[in-house]
Amino acid sequence: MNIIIVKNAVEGGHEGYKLFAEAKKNGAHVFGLATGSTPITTYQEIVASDLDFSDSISINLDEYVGLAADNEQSYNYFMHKNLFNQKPFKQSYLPNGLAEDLEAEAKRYDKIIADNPIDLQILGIGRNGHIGFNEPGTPQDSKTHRVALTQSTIDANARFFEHEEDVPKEALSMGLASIMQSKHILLEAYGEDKADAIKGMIEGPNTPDLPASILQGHGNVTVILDEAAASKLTNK
Ligand SMILES: N[C@@H]1[C@@H](O)[C@H](O)[C@@H](COP(=O)(O)O)O[C@@H]1O
Repeated sequence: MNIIIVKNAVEGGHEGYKLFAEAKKNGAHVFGLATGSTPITTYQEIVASDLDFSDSISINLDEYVGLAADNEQSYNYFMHKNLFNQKPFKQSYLPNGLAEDLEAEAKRYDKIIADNPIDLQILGIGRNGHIGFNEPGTPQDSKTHRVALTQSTIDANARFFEHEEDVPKEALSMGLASIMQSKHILLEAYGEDKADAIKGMIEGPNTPDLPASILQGHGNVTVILDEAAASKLTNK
């Protein structure tokens, strides 16, 4: 893994933006996108830049089950607010968390990923090492699937909701195998509460117990960390 340590999320956002710009220059056409607070500084730099995605495709990692696209807490809403409204893509895909048949929706999403191989995938990481919504224990050969969120993820997400009972308990997520198919993966992490997950991801064993550790088996991963997220690494 290529590890870049920066001072803060703003600097990290700039480094992340540079990877998007370089990928575009090299002909990348399909971008895998993530939500959460982590990628926001990268999206801000992209929005402020002259990069043009009107010929590109985006495929998001995940979506909550049960939230409509116009619900302010949905990932669909997040993506429009933080990126798509300012930088429209030719086509943007997100899982439909309102689909009546979630298994069929997962299959539909896998076909979209298979038809549009992802050139650059941006990721954040959960405190328990999840990527997308692939919680600990998720099989490493998983494709898009329905997920029961762990209590720690529900608690972490509660900060975005007015009432705790409004936090969705389920999601649809791209699987670990789908993420591993991306040609280049960029994972960003900021803050001390990510330090344990980052240590496990980079220095621990490759194990389903810490989903992000699967990235050790990918040949083209860039990790952008601030000093706090990197603070538990033995070998900097
Ligand atoms: N499904 C998302 C992940 O894609 C994200 O990486 C994680 C961390 O969020 P944050 O970046 O806000 O710490 O939150 C959610 O679980």
